[in-house]
Amino acid sequence: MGLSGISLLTTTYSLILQHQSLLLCLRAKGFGLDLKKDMEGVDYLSDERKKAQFDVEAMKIAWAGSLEAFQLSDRMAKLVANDPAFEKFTRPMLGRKELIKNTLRKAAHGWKLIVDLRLTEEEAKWLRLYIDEPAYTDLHWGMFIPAIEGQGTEEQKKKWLPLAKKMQIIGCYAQTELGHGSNVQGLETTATFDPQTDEFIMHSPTLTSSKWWPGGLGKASTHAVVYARLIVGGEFHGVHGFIVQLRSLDDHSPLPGVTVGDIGMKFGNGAYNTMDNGVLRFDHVRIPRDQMLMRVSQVTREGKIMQSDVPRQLIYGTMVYVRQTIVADASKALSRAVCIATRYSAIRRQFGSRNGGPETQVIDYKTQQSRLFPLLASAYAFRFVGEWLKWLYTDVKERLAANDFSTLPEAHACTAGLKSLTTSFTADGIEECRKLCGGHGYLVSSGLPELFAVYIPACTYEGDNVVLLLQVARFLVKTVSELGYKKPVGTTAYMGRVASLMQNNCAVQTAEGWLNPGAVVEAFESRAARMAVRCGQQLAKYENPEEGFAELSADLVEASIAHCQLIVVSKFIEKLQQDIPGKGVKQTLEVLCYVYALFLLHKHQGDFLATGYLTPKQASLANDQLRTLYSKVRPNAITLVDSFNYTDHYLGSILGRYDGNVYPKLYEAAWKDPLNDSDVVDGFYEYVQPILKQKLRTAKL
Ligand SMILES: CCCCCCCCCC/C=C\CCCC(=O)SCCNC(=O)CCNC(=O)[C@H](O)C(C)(C)COP(=O)(O)OP(=O)(O)OC[C@H]1O[C@@H](n2cnc3c(N)ncnc32)[C@H](O)[C@@H]1OP(=O)(O)O
Ligand SMILES: Cc1cc2nc3c(=O)[nH]c(=O)nc-3n(C[C@H](O)[C@H](O)[C@H](O)COP(=O)(O)OP(=O)(O)OC[C@H]3O[C@@H](n4cnc5c(N)ncnc54)[C@H](O)[C@@H]3O)c2cc1C
Repeated sequence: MGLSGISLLTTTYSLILQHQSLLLCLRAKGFGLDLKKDMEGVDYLSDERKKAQFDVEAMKIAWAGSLEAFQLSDRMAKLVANDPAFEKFTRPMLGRKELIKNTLRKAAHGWKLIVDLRLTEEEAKWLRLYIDEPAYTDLHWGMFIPAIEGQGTEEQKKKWLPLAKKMQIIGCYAQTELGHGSNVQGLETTATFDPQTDEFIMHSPTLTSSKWWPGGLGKASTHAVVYARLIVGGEFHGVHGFIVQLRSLDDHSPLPGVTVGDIGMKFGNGAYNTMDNGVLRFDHVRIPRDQMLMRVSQVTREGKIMQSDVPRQLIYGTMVYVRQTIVADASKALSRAVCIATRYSAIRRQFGSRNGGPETQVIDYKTQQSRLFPLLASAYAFRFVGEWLKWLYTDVKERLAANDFSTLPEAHACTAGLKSLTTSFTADGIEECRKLCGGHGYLVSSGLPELFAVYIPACTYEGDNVVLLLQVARFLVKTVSELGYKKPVGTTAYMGRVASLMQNNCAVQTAEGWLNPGAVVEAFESRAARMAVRCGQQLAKYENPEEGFAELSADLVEASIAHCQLIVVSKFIEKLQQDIPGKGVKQTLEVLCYVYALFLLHKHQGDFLATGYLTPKQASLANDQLRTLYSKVRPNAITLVDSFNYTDHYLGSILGRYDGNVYPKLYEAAWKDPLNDSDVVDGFYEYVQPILKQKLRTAKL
């Protein structure tokens, strides 16, 4: 094949696809073809992009939340993508020590950019996000600083926050222990007040009291907010946070009485192993009294405990904050996986060739659509519920600052429930995206294995997802039990209409009838209310409510999921009631909203049928409508994922490349693997050749 033959290959998209494998063969066999030259600059997804029925630039703004948010995020994404210091392709191949050093280097480079470019805190947050490498800085900015902000007195904030914000100290959040994580009141580390020296003595009395898991603790942190049992005058006064210095600010060595290190490798290559999750023990370490975070309770010089008006639950406030950010992160992780799987599904072809024509794009298979499009719709749903949750948290924070604690229980239930719902779904969704990409999805260069490995602990950290749903269940049971005399508000306001929600059944008669926000919301409200009330009725049969709660906990978890799904569906619908500019943007989002709701209705139809709200016929009509909706998503699929505005650097996936130039890049990447540095593998002469050359004496073989 001559050069003219090669240039011919670039003329049409389908021809190129057919000839790619041939080109690759030629190169492998030493024909010297320059694939880079032949394939680069071509947009293999351009035909897909032409199908868009909405204004992509406007959708990018809708996804980002505002023009300003879009511009800021876009600026930071490009800053990172264009800086070779943030290369991450080789990460999964690094050993642990190299990995951590590499992460420290990136964090230092990131900090230099933040200082040199005078980035705002918001810009810095996005910069860290796009660096896309879990690091001690996540915990320093994401938990250590918020813990001091939320639980410190004004004086404490004045002293510690400037040091932390200038990174003159590095902090982590040391709550979990070897023996207890979920049960915070079961923590064993002690902080005993010594009135003689006006100090607390931090101590780890048992092996199980060793702090275990805190990110950034293992190798980087100089300080920690340590959660410990406050003991004053020999009595236990609950678990509180204490600021404790762990390492020297000169040479970083552990201070006397402090034993600290890393807990070892975690799931996956690269992935979360860039984080130094640590172990920490105290042997009677003394800290000044004013290092107990004292917004909730104070210990005086004389050893008296003073309670402020602030509720004890505020000690858990940092978790409320972080759970809210984790919901926002779920939409990022899911949208990333969906972007990879959608683009690749449009490139990948299998079967269906007629008369030598191109095979079918796998995205056109209805089964592929029924697995992929609900994930795409969920990414948007989580984005909008995350936006709402941020608003809710900001509102609660302002109220707390003004000593109004009335909305804290709802904020706790919403953050706990939505954290659980979105992270569980996202973890499963990333794995589904891997399967949607067939064999190539299993390659590290697809970006999906590392994304999965990094993401799955989100189902556990910041509260195990089942434990958190049980918190929602307590909130729901309480709401139901108070219905007779207290009007439910906020996300449980629908319970105020419990009588009609229990009585009225679904009125939908046709598949089109499901394209009605009122019908959809009523279905989810009725299901959630009926499940919660049913649990309440069952619980009432037990003499001991705690025993009943434990016995019914699996049903209570289901009721909590129904309630949380209702929140996500309602917030998506509310979003669509706002003004959303751009040709076709609102209409396309409406389609996604119905996909999200009807997919859930189909998946959980057992609930809807068992509660008696739906008939089997109505459930079947919803499924008919869902199929029609998938056809409406299809032409917009690629541009809907383009609207996430992810750079190729952030996606970190050959399958998800913006230009769709998948096969040559996969091929190229394989040759970059260190294993291909030589033709004859290391170890051949020691371990393989002797086998090949052996003279077997046994008759059997
Ligand atoms: C690159 C960008 C980065 C962005 C940023 C961020 C950083 C991010 C991610 C980093 C990655 C990982 C970080 C992970 C960090 C961690 O994991 S930290 C450790 C987290 N640990 C947990 O979440 C423990 C889970 N357990 C609990 O939360 C509680 O103990 C539990 C809720 C289970 C309650 O246990 P109980 O013993 O039953 O409860 P009590 O303590 O007695 O309290 C009961 C009452 O308190 C109310 N409550 C409970 N929690 C809260 C809360 N958080 N806020 C408000 N109120 C709360 C509860 O409703 C009860 O109230 P009532 O008495 O009914 O009125
Ligand atoms: C990657 C990662 C990073 C972390 N970072 C930090 C950090 O920075 N700082 C920090 O302090 N901690 C951190 N943690 C710890 C984390 O917060 C805890 O692991 C988490 O809260 C779960 O607690 P656990 O490990 O005690 O789980 P367990 O409570 O032991 O859970 C084990 C099982 O028991 C079930 N279970 C527990 N209690 C109940 C119940 N009451 N009813 C029904 N089922 C129950 C759970 O559902 C689960 O299936 C991190 C953890 C991970 C994995």
